Amino acid sequence: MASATFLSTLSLANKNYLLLTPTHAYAKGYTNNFRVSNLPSIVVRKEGSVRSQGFVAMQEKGGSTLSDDSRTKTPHVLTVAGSDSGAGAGIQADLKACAARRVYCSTVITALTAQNTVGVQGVSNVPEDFVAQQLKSVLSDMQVDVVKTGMLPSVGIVKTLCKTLREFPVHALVVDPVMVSTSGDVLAGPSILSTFLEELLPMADIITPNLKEASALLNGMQLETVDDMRSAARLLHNMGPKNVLVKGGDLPDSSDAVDILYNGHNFYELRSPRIRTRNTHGTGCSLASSIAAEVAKGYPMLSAVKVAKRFVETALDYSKEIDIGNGPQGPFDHLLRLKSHSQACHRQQPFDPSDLFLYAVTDSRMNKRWGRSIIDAVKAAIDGGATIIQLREKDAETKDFMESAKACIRICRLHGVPLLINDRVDVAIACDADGVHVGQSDMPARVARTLLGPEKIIGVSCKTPEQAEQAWVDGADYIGCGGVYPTNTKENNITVGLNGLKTVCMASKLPVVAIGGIGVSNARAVMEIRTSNLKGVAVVSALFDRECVQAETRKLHEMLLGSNIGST
Ligand SMILES: Nc1ncnc2c1ncn2[C@@H]1O[C@H](COP(=O)(O)OP(=O)(O)O)[C@@H](O)[C@H]1O
Ligand SMILES: Cc1ncc(COP(=O)(O)O)c(N)n1
Ligand SMILES: [Mg+2]
Repeated sequence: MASATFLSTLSLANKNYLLLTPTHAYAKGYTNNFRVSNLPSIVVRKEGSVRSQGFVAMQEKGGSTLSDDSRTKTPHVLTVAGSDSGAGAGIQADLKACAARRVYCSTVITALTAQNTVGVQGVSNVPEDFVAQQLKSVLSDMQVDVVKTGMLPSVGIVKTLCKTLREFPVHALVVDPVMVSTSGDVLAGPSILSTFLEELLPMADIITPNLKEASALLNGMQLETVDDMRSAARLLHNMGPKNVLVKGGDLPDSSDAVDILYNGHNFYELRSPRIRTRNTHGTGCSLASSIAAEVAKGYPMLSAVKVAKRFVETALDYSKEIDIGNGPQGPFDHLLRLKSHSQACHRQQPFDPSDLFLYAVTDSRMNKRWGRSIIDAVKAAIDGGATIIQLREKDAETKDFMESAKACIRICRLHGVPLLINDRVDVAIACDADGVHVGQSDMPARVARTLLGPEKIIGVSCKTPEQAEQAWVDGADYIGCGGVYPTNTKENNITVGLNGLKTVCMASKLPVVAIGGIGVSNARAVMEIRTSNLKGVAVVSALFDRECVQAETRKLHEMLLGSNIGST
């Protein structure tokens, strides 16, 4: 058996099995419910698969093997931990970390804590048999790759977990030996130490104690330096886990956040700059969950730990300004999404189609020709009555574009005018613009919607009813239809004319803005097609290829008002 390799066969109980190496089996997603570390015995699973002496055996199906694509696999972490009502640590942190790291996370809750940024005000343990019931519900049904443990508040719960894991082996076990919260409150007392050491640690693929927890596991050993952390990692490794990560978040006088990883052969000193912030509640839980997430995706332990640490560091840096609770330790934002909503910084209203009324589209070449900055151009257009701005900077360097975009966004927000970016979804995200406008050969609107989220504005250039229908299906907010008239701003652009515009407007389920060669002289003819979803005109040259942008915009604005566009 020991010499068996991938595609050897094994007969057992009149059934044929294929033997795969654990790595191979895991890469194919076969090893859910199998523990790939070295279990000496053969475990027969109800699916008809066995796990034997370092190999995974898959039952042959009707003479043919399971194909690689027989099941697509979503990486899955099960966290067995306590609830934190303040949602900075515990189960809540685990769910957020796994979501941010893009793996599915199921939850077995071991205790409820009444907790906030000040500390832990109360703890209520979940009865042991109900922890067992939750474990069984998840593990008997779902394909869990990695179990991650946090707060395990009683000997009974630790024993229940170990017993269940023997019954339902998984690919890897990440143990965060949570004992004392950073606020100093006890989450698992010293009575569980011996069960931890004897039963759980030897099953673990990695344990992630902080300084206090490493010290508690090592009989009160003093840990004050990086060298002490190395010694602790070596001693803890002797207790059976495959890897030990001693975390140095609380290392005194350290300008770096230093963690030591030891795998029994090598030490790795993982350093990152210490982020100056009060919002570090839940860093330990989040780190362990992120390690579990990376392992569930199939990464080796060292890479998993490195990525997880970088994730925590990035999230802490992003969350420096977050202001939640009055205690000494606030939560951070795993999804890098929380913002402080102040009037000046954010557009408050959802997209309003009437914003398309006078749509000013900037052009870098025209600005250069007239010697004005993009910021001056935007200011002038807004002063003249533009109701929405699009930055269309085809030749700008990305860095310059971002800087101008940020400045323009500030101006637009002050005036309640939405600002969209042409084509560059990356720039729109980086600057937190109000949305993007994409052409038929740019990023598809559906992909842009996924990247930008549900509330940003997305516009799509369309020439035909089919394209208009696709824009609607893809989740766009409006379409731009043109060129209505010939224009110099686009080479080889097919002109759809007023008839083409009308056809698209009649077919479109989305509001429409007309574009292409439109100015004061012909805007009236455009408006006179009078379909209710034509909401305005988008203009480039007629505003920006002129000496006074503000005056030209005002003229067009007055003209449009006189013609009552979009009101029919
Ligand atoms: N201020 C910080 N800046 C950057 N990384 C930090 C900071 N505080 C903690 N970390 C990192 O967060 C992870 C959790 O560490 P730690 O806070 O020591 O654990 P615990 O939350 O269990 O006490 C470690 O990788 C540590 O290096
Ligand atoms: C329910 C629960 N579990 C774990 C922690 C540890 O938090 P930290 O990650 O800040 O050490 C906590 N405070 N509460
Ligand atoms: Mg901490």
